Amino acid sequence: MRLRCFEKFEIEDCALPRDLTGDNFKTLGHERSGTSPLVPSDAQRKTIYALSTPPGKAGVAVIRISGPDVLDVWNRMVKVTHAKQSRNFNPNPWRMYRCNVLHPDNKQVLDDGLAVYFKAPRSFTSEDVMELHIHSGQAVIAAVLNALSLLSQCRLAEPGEFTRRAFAAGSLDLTQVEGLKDLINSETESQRVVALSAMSGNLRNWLEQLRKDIISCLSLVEALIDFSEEDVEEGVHDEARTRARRIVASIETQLSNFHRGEILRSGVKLAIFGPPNAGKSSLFNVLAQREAAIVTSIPGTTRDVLELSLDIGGLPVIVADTAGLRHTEDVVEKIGIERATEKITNADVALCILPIPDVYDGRDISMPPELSSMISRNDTYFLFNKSDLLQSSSIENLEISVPSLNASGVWIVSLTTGAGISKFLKEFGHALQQRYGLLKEQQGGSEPLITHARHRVHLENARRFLEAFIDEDDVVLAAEELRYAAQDIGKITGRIDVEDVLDVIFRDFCIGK
Ligand SMILES: Nc1nc2c(ncn2[C@@H]2O[C@H](COP(=O)(O)OP(=O)(O)OP(=O)(O)O)[C@@H](O)[C@H]2O)c(=O)[nH]1
Ligand SMILES: [K+]
Ligand SMILES: [Mg+2]
Repeated sequence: MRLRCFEKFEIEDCALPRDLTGDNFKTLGHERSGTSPLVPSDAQRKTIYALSTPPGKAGVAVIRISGPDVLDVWNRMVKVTHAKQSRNFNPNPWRMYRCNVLHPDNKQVLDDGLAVYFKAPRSFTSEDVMELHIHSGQAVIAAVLNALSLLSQCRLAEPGEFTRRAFAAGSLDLTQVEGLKDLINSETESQRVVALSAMSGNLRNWLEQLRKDIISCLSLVEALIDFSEEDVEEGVHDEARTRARRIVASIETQLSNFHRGEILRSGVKLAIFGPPNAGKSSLFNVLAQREAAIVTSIPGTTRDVLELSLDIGGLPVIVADTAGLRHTEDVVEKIGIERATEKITNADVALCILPIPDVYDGRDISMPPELSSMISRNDTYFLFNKSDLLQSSSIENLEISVPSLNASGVWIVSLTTGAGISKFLKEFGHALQQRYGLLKEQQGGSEPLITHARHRVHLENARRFLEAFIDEDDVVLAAEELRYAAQDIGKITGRIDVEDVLDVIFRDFCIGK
């Protein structure tokens, strides 16, 4: 099992605007296309530019420019090497040119680089796009960005504005935008697979098919409303109900995968807990592969929650070291214990560390009473630590007593001598993989997988409306339920167009005789 510890980093320039991130997505459930708050007015549709690579010393930096005036920018700032000098050079799209990047006014050479032109609509934003590949040095980047700022038709892009334009043009839906954001933020292999799957449109395709199915159901019911009963074949309402049940089943399968998808995206939350001096911080340091937490022989050393991100065989795991649980009058320690309790309660997985000399008398295991409420969770793993302080015959006895704990997993180790540690790391990593890793069918990245809370919320709403539809005998009210269901699906992708209901009416059945 590969175990890697990494520090978090962020590329600022790739961050999406606030209203396109996380929970704020909820507010984007606009009802109709065309009224989207994300579609900028013509006045805003300026040509935008930004540095698309992280600022810093490197071989290459990429400056991306998008909008109606891209060719203009090209002609003022790009001088293709070996091309005949002409007033207006028309670059072949999707071809790299070696060039000098020029100051637009005084034509001073700013850098020797490459330029490529992507012709609308076959570009990331669906607009005309060009990229300048220049040397990644502070002064070079500053000079080129400054030159661009001198062009009246250009302005610096807002964070995420290129993606926003791609969304507005319909080339990405919201699930793909989220996928792209998650891909940029992904730190482990499984995060990459899940994000790439969303970005490629797997979820979008599944949702669009789901919406089509609901609408075809609706078209059956609309026929019952629009035409008198004699004109419509018998059993149409039942047929619509049967279809609705199939759709509900499909939604349910996805919902049952939500927890896994969510965790794969955001990381398994693992809390290390136990009595004071159990060796919690010692274990934390073993996982971090550095002295991340203070370890002393004084019980109550750790107060604040410490966290670190781990990569366990591709699975992102966020490990928390917590204060030892015990009764105390110390004000600071009390706060630490409150924080610890909250962390443990909200964790996906709890790992309880027990110091063998304190909890095992050679015959029986006795749990400290402060731990009992935490241990009652069914996803607690146990690590008996300090095996070096026991005689080997007692360890054998302990091994025999351990199954009575009825835990998800139990290991006996010594963090001081290292005995049992590699076995523990291997088996514990494996257990987490089994529980939270990508399922076999998801490993290829072609399965749709819902990964954000807002996906779940709208799918649950849609399921509720579909169930109400199945139970409703009044066709007019029943049709309403289907419309609401379709709308909730549309809110996930960010594309809603209720009008397309009309087009499919009658397509699936014959009317009258
Ligand atoms: N003999 C022995 N001592 C250990 C072992 N693991 C940790 N210790 C010692 O136990 C003491 C407490 O270790 P910590 O890692 O600080 O324990 P903790 O659970 O984080 O303690 P608090 O933060 O105070 O709750 C230290 O002196 C460690 O060196 C072990 O396997 N064997
Ligand atoms: K300690
Ligand atoms: Mg500690």
